[in-house]
Amino acid sequence: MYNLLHGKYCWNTVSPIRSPFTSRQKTTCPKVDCTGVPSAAEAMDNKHLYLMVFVLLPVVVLSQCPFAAQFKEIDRNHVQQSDKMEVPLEDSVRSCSKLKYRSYNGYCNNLKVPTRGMAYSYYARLIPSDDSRNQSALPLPKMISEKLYPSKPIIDKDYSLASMQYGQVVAHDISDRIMPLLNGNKQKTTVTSYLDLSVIYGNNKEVADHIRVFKEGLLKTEMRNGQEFPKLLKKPTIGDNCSDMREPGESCYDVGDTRANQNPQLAMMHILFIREHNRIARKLLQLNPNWTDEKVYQEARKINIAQHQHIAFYQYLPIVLGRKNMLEKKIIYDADGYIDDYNEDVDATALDEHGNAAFRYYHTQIAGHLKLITDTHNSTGDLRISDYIGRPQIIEKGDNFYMLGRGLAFQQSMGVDNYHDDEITKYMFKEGKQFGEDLKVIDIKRNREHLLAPYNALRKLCGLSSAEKFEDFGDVMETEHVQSLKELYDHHDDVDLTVGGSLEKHVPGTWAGPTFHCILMKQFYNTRVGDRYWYEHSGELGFTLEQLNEIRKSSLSKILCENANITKIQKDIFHLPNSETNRETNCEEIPAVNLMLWKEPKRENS
Ligand code: HEM
Ligand SMILES: [Ca+2]
Repeated sequence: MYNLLHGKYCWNTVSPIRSPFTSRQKTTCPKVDCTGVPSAAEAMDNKHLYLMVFVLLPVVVLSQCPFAAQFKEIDRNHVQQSDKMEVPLEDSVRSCSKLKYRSYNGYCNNLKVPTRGMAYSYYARLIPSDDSRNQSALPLPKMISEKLYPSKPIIDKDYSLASMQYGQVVAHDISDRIMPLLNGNKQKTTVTSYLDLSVIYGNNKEVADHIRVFKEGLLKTEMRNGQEFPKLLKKPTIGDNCSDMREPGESCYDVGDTRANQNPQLAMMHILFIREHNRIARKLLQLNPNWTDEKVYQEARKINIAQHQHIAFYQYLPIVLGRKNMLEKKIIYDADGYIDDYNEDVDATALDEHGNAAFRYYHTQIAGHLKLITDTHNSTGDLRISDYIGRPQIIEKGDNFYMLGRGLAFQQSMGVDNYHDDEITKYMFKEGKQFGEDLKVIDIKRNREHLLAPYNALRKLCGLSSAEKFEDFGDVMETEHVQSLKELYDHHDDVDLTVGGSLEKHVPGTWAGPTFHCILMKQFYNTRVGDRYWYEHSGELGFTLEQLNEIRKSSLSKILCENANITKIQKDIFHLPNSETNRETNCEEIPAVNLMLWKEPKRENS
């Protein structure tokens, strides 16, 4: 039955435009090196847009690429970042095709509609918003949470806490709803939808510049307690995701996305990628002493993003979506060549149904207590997560960074089911009080504020039957869940997407029921195929084949080895080290990306 369902998915009908294994792409425009030229994209990033479009651009004649006809198709509705962006895009866009590196805010990634996937654009939707539902007739979110998401810490036998924590990084890379809410049916997301480590490098030029040293290609860090950490905020606020319950001297991190401060292990992930950037940058400069700061920075950024894309698509997502399904739908390929199926008609913009329903499902994996694990696999204690929401600096204390890193690899995550740890359903954001908020309640509220179409509509879109009564949900749900829904809601069409989707039995070999699976598959297909800078592409924006095949050796385990003082770990950090093929091993045994391949021949260096 599930296979049958798969066949009926709401699949994008646009087929890949290029064979996945073609060699280097031909370029249609004359070769122009735009490094160092202030780009239109950067102009869109900062406050100097007018200056750029009306003064600088006419002066900096970039090329004569014949794009004019396409520019007419630009969807001006996308251009909503601010009133200032209502400018003739045709001029600024002409330079997009010359951008060697991604812009920070995602502008220019798509040449046909350059605002696609850009920070501060509207979420895309699979089904238009639905304001016909009488919200006041819907059951209270707290009632739903108590009935359907009971506190029961069921531990997963196979997956590590890293499989949850890295998921949060991927989630934050793709979307972040804007506050305050706009009118219900049009919601914006503040981050680039592309998987471009915007969490690390920032979502606009102002932030990106703020966190850079502008020397040797480095991100700003300083040594504390003998280790490299990001700078601290001088005056942290709740707006920086920083709790008010700090102790004197305690602060939060001044980094590309302030959500880093939300919980200790998320902050750790950020720091791992920041250290990784600096590690790569130092190596690149050593190999190419003539490279400018900008060149080192952008090349290190490009490699860091490529590693992240590789880990996300080839190591993390196959667990969530099933490797076979991903191969079947061409979300990944079994390839050692280039993958060149970029399609400018595929819109990578975050789907509202993804960000505000389907991908939040993995809140179920959150562990309430973070174990501090020693070399001998003993736990010397743990951190209660609700005590450290918005207080990430605890990771700097003593050996915590190291032991929490071991925790990512060796602590079990919670199961992907409808049970949740009460640390997040009773104590989240408790801020010194006895009780706090319920993340599941927040999730349900967001689903409703964003006027997401009901569960039944998404079921239909995803190839399930459109239910005519509650009992019809029984095709993918346990009877007891159908019964609970019937007791909570007046009508089967009232069931919220975030609720219905979370109760479906998983598609075999995946972490999602058919409806969430379909939404996530769609999102991640768009994320990859709609990204002109995807790391597996050939051509000027990509890597040499040899470099690409080095990138393909990357793993989150190795990133921990390189940047967290870890010396022993399993190869696949998302799985616990309890199988013959994934035993804990010395870091030297884990493949490394050989950066020697980025050494430029002397001739070009001078
Ligand atoms: C310790 C772990 C985590 C905590 C404490 C946490 C907490 C939160 C909070 C407080 C929000 C904002 C709620 C709101 O006001 O709307 C949020 C949003 C979200 N979370 Fe989590 N989360 C965690 C892990 C995860 C994981 C593992 C995933 C997915 C794999 C995830 C996916 C999302 C998504 C997609 C959003 C909404 C993004 C958007 O605004 O578009 N989170 N989370
Ligand atoms: Ca992003």
